[in-house]
Amino acid sequence: MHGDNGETDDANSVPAGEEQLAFNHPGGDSLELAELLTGRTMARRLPSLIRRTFSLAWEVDRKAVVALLACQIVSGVSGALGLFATTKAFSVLIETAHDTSRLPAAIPAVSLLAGTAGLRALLGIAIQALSNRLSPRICREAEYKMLEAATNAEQAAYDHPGFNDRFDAAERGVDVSRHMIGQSQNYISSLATLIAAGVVLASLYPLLLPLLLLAAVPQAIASIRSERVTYLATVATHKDRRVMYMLRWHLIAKDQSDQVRTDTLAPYLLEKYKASAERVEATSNTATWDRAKIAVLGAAATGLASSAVWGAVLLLLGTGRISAAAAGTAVFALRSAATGLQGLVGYGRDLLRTGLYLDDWERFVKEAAGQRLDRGTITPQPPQHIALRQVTFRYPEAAQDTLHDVDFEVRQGEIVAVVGENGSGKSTLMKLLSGLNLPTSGVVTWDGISIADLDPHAMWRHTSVVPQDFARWPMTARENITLGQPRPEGDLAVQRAARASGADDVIKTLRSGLSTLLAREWWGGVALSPGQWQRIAVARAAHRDAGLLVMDEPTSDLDPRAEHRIFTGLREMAGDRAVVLVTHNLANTSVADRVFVLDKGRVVQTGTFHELINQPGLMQDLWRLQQDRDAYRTEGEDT
Ligand SMILES: Nc1ncnc2c1ncn2[C@@H]1O[C@H](COP(=O)(O)OP(=O)(O)OP(=O)(O)O)[C@@H](O)[C@H]1O
Repeated sequence: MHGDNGETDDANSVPAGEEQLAFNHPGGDSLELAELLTGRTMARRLPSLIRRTFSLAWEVDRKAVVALLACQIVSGVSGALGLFATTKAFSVLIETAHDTSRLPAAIPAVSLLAGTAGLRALLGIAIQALSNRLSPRICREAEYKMLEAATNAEQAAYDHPGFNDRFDAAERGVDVSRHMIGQSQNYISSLATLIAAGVVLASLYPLLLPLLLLAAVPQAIASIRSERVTYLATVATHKDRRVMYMLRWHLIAKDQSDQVRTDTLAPYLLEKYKASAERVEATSNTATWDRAKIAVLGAAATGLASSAVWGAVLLLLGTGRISAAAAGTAVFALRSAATGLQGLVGYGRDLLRTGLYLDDWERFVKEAAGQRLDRGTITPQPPQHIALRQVTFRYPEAAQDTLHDVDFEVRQGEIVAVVGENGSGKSTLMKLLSGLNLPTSGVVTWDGISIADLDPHAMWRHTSVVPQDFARWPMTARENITLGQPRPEGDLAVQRAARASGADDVIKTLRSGLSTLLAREWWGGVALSPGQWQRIAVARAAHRDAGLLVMDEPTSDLDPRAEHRIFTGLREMAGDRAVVLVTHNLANTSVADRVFVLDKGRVVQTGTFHELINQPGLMQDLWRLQQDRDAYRTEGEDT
């Protein structure tokens, strides 16, 4: 298909060598599990899955678990008693077919039957209520653990291609965790029904028991195979489903909605979406057919096996090995056993599927996809001296180092600026200074202690960062500045920070001042312009009582007046902090005590602004280029 104007390339025709979006599935390990989706593994895994379900439930509500187990045991026993009572009543009825005077003999059995049926109905309601109480709590607990693991992962985790996929897989685990209790409980009650029926059959004629189990085999195999086909299809379509998810987001997200329209991009993106959707559909269709074939074969085999069982009952009756009453009882028990078996296989399969996703969740919770923060425990004081010594850094999976042998330092009360061309490694250096990333080699120290030995959370309490892409929290203006961590002076501190960044002018115009919600898209709050947001972000950093202040392009969206205000007030805002500043507007670096010039990941110059613009080198080159534009402008004004 082509776009409206006929000029859009077909998304399916990819030029040779063109890189394509590819996502790693959460580990070959899930695929391995699919390979292990066999009857034997199922039998081995199910008990441990049920144990796991109850231990998760135990963590959230012990009383409910005890009550649930008690109800299940009583329900199972009464189910078995009910079956015995049914068969007893049944045999009395058959034996007394021509002698009604013996009917009263059936009264105890019938009473027991009615009693157990009533009790089971009541217990069923109690079990349902307890499950409904437990399920959402299990799900919430699972989600809490997953979020806790995610926020305790290294920031670098997001640069590992597998991390997001593993997080997605864990989310699916959270989602299915709500079904665990129901599935476990249905599985257990099916097992109880089957055991009761098995005991009755074995007491009538022991050979019927293995025959019954034999009849169950084809159905079990078919169910497991069918589940395997489904799971493998899910794995096979994972990449395309992720691409579709991502494209859907790009097509409808507000941030790009203007460009999707003005760039007439929608047909091209939709074409890519369609190409992925078609591949998913093709795989799903194949899987549907495979499942249908398996179902037909399974049903035929089950039919044959059931005929053999019924034939055996008739044979036993015909040869006088069992009485008519026993045959009637056997028929009843067989029906009951069939229901139990069906449940056992069906719920067992559901539970196993849930278990596969739960494994993904558990792996993520245990190790945050191998990225759990695992650093030292030293609690630092506000840093007086931060240094990088011979630091080299390479992003995970990157082909080359981003920083090479960098030496850098900043002291309390100093303002240090970092400049360099795009991609020279300035933001990367900021991430190392603030401990978001650890160096690949070399060392970053806070007062002589390697940041790898510091408790990361304690360290970040002394860190204040304005990143290039700062967050716009859907909260009030006050919360956006305090970040839920107000200083003892309360709003006075907020207003002071707002004055330093120029955010006070923004707040003045807001309908409820600091209490205005800044989240128009979501909660009917107010929308700010990018520059107004940036003033709030700088106020946030000024407000934070942190020894290290890192500002990465803090004035990129600001008008000249606002930018001027921030840089002239920077020394005052800095107070006794160590300040590191990244900026492309080189004139702004005149406020700094020292300037570091980065080129392709190396520090190529250091000195004051005036020293650097007056000596040959990259800084002077960049400065001249900037002045060149100013000269053009001045020339334009003169003419
Ligand atoms: N998450 C990442 N994973 C892999 N490589 C990255 C990542 N972030 C940055 N890089 C690479 O590191 C290099 C330096 O990026 P960095 O963002 O530090 O540059 P910068 O100097 O801040 O650039 P700019 O002036 O454009 O902000 C770039 O070549 C970039 O491709």
